[in-house]
Amino acid sequence: MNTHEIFPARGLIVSCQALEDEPLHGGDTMAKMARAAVRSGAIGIRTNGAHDIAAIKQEVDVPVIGLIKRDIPGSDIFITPTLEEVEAIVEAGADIVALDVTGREDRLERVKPLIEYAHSKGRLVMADISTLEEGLAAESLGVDFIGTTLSGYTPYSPQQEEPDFELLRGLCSRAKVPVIAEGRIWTPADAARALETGASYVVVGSAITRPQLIVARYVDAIGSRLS
Ligand SMILES: CC(=O)N[C@H](C=O)[C@@H](O)[C@H](O)[C@H](O)COP(=O)(O)O
Repeated sequence: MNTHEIFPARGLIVSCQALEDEPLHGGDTMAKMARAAVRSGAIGIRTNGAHDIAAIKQEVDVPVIGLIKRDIPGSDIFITPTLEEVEAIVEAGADIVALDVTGREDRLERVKPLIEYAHSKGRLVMADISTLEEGLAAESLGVDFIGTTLSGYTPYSPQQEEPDFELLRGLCSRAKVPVIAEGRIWTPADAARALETGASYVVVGSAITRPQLIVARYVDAIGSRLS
């Protein structure tokens, strides 16, 4: 399976994630979110954890990008840090394995076996990166998709509230593999702009599937008008 076979067309991927400390964590909530997303036209789902990957694979018929977030003391690499998580993601049935391919902690030297393992099991790999250099390094390591996921979440990438359209533009003009716009895409207009900028796919998470963050934005917006 190559990148063009797995997603026959460009479009919207919905990230359905709720960590343990989030209100929607557990049960079949993320599978239901995924069903709602696909019913309305999402062409893929991104999700965290073996439980939700397996549940969503059962629930919907679109490709699933799986990751496992794991907090390792003393490390900032959080998205699919080791081979153990890649094995669990493959075992749970994800079609695409998402992992951190940033330049932190010698990750670029250490991540190749994780990519090779996923490929050996017939899965594609999405590199979550934070800068243009990391994206191009990820491409030379053989990943199948590059996502702007981690821009704003490494100390050396731009810390901003908006999506990183500049990074997206750079990647789209330089990379040969499909680029996925991800991170802080809050409006349909941002999603459309990401595709216009050249992204093959756009991942939207919190703006669709994290109600506690959506509510907080409304409460903030009306706050100054309440007195
Ligand atoms: C930085 C990090 O850990 N991002 C995670 C990656 O999977 C998720 O928590 C995000 O929700 C996802 O990237 C989608 O982004 P947004 O929720 O902003 O649409």
